[in-house]
Amino acid sequence: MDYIDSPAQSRATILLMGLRRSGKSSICKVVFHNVRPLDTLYLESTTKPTTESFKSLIDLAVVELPGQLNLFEPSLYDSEKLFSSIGALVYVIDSQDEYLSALQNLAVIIKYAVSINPRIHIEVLIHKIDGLSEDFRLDTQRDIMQRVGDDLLDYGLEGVQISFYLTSIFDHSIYEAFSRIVQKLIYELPALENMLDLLMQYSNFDKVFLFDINSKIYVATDSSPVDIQTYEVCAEFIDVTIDLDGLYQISHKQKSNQIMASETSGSNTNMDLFSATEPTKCISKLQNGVTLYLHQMIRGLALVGVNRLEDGDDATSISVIDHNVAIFKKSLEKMWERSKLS
Ligand SMILES: Nc1nc2c(ncn2[C@@H]2O[C@H](COP(=O)(O)OP(=O)(O)OP(=O)(O)O)[C@@H](O)[C@H]2O)c(=O)[nH]1
Repeated sequence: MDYIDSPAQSRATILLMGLRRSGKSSICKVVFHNVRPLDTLYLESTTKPTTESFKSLIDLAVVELPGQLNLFEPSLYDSEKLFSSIGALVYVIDSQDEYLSALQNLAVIIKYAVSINPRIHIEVLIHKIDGLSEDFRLDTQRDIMQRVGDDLLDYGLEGVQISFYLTSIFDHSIYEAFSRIVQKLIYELPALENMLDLLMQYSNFDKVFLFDINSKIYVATDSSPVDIQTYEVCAEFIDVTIDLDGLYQISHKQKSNQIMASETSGSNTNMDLFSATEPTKCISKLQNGVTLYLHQMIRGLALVGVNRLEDGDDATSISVIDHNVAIFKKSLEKMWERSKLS
């Protein structure tokens, strides 16, 4: 297999912007720090630009600019330098509030951003949709897309690509949105998708995700469409695995003297201790015949697959899957070895 040489693509920055109280800090806390959504209710307003770094498949920096900031406040940060270095601009709009001023602010920012960095990805979160009815969500999205389009036309910026997402911290929509945004910053994504397609084909998976264990963002998946229920089941399976064997401490605090692998079947749970060199693995067969398969990968990632094994054939199928997953992991290691920054 040929691996792609990626030019310094092991690092990317996401800039999070939006008016005051639109939900920027809450999004960061919930997605990247596992804070429960209700615990964000009384967050203090952010007053200074903040930057946080996360290690995943790519090294990610999330910069949050407080909503109260005058956009181009020269004393606080060098906006030209910042905008020229970011991969994606994520703009958060509070859909439960009057949003016309947010849209004006967004148009000004887009105009500036594309003038500095024409390759920037512009991502708009129509946020807090938990407070809107199904119908009203779609009406709001349509209205916002229309208005943003009109504003950009006024600025002579009709060719600018913008992606819109309906999000809430109270369900999986925020993870889905961030997954798609982060994937746009992964240069190797097409190669990864191909590898996952092959894995799926040879292992009879119905769906496979490459998850960032800490955030539950999926950094890649096979090319079949994502259905949110399957995503939810797989993300929850990571939590179950963490509860079962302390995977979290081991992979993120890097105290890995001992790694456990667990296999669950129906209501029976077997836990086996593996040596430190063994990756964590967890298999669970659900009552409805679906098997969930998790295997720890490199860089805080886990491969999670869903499959329907034929009865009586479990042992053979699992060993085939194990074999194919081991090959996938080796390819991933090689790919990332090649794309490391020098
Ligand atoms: N209903 C609902 N409330 C949310 C959601 N996301 C955030 N909030 C609430 O919105 C309020 C403001 O959130 P923050 O995260 O502090 O907003 P911010 O954009 O960081 O605000 P500044 O720091 O002032 O710029 C908090 O009370 C959150 O609990 C959501 O998806 N739905």
